[in-house]
Amino acid sequence: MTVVEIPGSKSITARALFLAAAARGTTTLLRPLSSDDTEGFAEGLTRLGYRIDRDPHAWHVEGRPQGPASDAEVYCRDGATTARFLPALAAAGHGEFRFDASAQMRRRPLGPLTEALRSLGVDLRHEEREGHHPLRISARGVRGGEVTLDAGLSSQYLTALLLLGPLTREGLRITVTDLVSVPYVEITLAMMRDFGVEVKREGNVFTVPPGGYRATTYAVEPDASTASYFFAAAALTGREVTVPGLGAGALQGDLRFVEVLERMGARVRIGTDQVTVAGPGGEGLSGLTVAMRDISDTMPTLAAIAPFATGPVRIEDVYNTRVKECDRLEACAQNLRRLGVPVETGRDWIEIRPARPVAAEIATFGDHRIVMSFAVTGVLTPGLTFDDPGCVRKTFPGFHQAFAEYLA
Ligand SMILES: O=C(O)C1=C[C@@H](OP(=O)(O)O)[C@@H](O)[C@H](O)C1
Ligand SMILES: C=C(OP(=O)(O)O)C(=O)O
Repeated sequence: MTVVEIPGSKSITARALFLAAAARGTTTLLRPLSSDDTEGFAEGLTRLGYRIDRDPHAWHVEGRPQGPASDAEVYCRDGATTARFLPALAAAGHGEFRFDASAQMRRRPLGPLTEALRSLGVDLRHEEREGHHPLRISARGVRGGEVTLDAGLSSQYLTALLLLGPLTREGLRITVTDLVSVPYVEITLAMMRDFGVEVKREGNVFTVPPGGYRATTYAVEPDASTASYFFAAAALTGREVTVPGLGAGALQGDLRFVEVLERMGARVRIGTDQVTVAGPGGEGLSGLTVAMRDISDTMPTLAAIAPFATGPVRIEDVYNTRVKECDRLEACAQNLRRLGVPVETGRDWIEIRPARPVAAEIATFGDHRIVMSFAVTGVLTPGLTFDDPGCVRKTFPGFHQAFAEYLA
């Protein structure tokens, strides 16, 4: 049995940084993730005037409940949490704020969030393409009130508005017309509670009270999406792996990926504070049809082990994976074909047929998850290489070393 320590959750670190910055008092974050996305988030906060002190195991964030108060330029890198949450924080402050992002992030949609902010009276202008970075905000606080949001492309729009809610003068009443990635909203609500704010949810209406957040000490869970590569490799090779720090009470929906592996034939034990997956090995994995709307960051993980299953693997309801770091449905299909695996795709699905992959170079499209997923395929495909293995820096800079040590 191998025990693997997984670095902190990107999503929880980003939310914790936002909440800590917006809170009254100084917050201590234990075991935050240090990766390009979260470093970019912390850098963004620093540019907005917040103070973050670090020691080896914790980050200490001084809250400023009144919001950012002097003009700033923020570069969001590739991080959609940074690119979508920080403009909401800036809107609550006072000053002229400019946000820009990498070419990859500039392509990703932002329109439903910026439309919602405008409808709340925020003076916001897209500099180049409507609904995309770069953007400018002339902020003078947000009064609050009613807002309608379509979060069918990304739940991050809703998380941004929920996080903003307590910083408005009257609170927010958000009516959501469509929503993907629901478990990420549940993470947001649970963490807002930890920082002293209770959101009322009635069906598709979220009511957020005004009044601000309270600083706390917050321990970040290991990243469940990152853990999926280690679980999938166990399922594929017949090993047993235990990940501590993720158990029955974990916040992250992506931990449910182990249920997909269980349906394929892996043995799964979810303890109070750890998860163990033991694989049947390649020959013992069965095919399945699975809807992954709630846990779509693990779609590439499943696609990458799918060829080894004894029957077809069909993944449905994952349209929004087309607007992530790359078009992940096409990237998975293209790379599986390079490996000689028969694949079909539709608007929101992919179907992969059993085949023994042959070595090829994987086109990464600058997407960390394409690298980490196909690294799992590589365990049983000698000679598989990547055109840009380093793009794992977005969420797990030490991935290649950690994965090699795990397999050794
Ligand atoms: O809120 C978050 O932290 C995230 C929400 C999800 O995005 P979508 O809601 O765009 O699917 C997920 O894919 C992303 O990695 C992180
Ligand atoms: C989609 C992802 O990231 P984000 O949307 O936060 O950039 C991801 O990490 O898979």
